[in-house]
Amino acid sequence: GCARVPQTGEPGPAGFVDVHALVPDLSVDMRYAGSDNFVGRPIAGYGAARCLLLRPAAAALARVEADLRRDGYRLRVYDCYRPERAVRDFVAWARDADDQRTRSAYYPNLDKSALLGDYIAERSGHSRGATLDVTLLRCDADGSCVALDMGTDFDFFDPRAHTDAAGLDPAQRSHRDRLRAAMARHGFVNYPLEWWHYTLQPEPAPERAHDVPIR
Ligand SMILES: C[C@@H](N)C(=O)N[C@H](C)C(=O)O
Ligand SMILES: [Zn+2]
Repeated sequence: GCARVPQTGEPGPAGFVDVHALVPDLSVDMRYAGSDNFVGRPIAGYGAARCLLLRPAAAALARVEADLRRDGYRLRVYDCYRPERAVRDFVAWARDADDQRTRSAYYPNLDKSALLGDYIAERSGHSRGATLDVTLLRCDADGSCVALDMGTDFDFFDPRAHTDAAGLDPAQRSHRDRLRAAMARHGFVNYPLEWWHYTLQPEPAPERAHDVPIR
């Protein structure tokens, strides 16, 4: 990528903000910074569990969160800016047919060779800073929240993860629809093969991918 080297103390590339600067109590569970993900270990480039986005995307996300809170819901984000080195880490994993350690949890119905392209991009919008992976929480008045049943877990690579998949129960269907409607109101478009994956459209910087590590 052609990312500028950030100045000392900046967490990511120029123009990026940590969403916590806009929503201090946003639920952030950065799966690729730890081992609870489809690779089963921390991913290259995730030196810190921070959700970084280009400012227009972070601001739009803050508006979605504000809307949802009025109705007793909140967002939980699983991935935001993804350095290109992390994408390369995913691609190398996807091409390694010998490593099937996470198959039963993440892709029990697909051959590993089918993941690249549909479920794991070789050039991901996440590296451009206006794409994120997100789910919905239901919260009561004292602020305690539970994650809603979306029909699959995050990063369950399967036709059942397709946003309009048949065979969901009515609650799962309505949770996916609620998330999609809340995101759409502020410009985020869903990726039809993954109910959790959203991109702000039009993208603020559609040509520019970054490889600056998150720290
Ligand atoms: C890997 C998954 N969380 C994801 O983001 N998939 C899309 C297709 C991507 O890699 O951009
Ligand atoms: Zn995604």
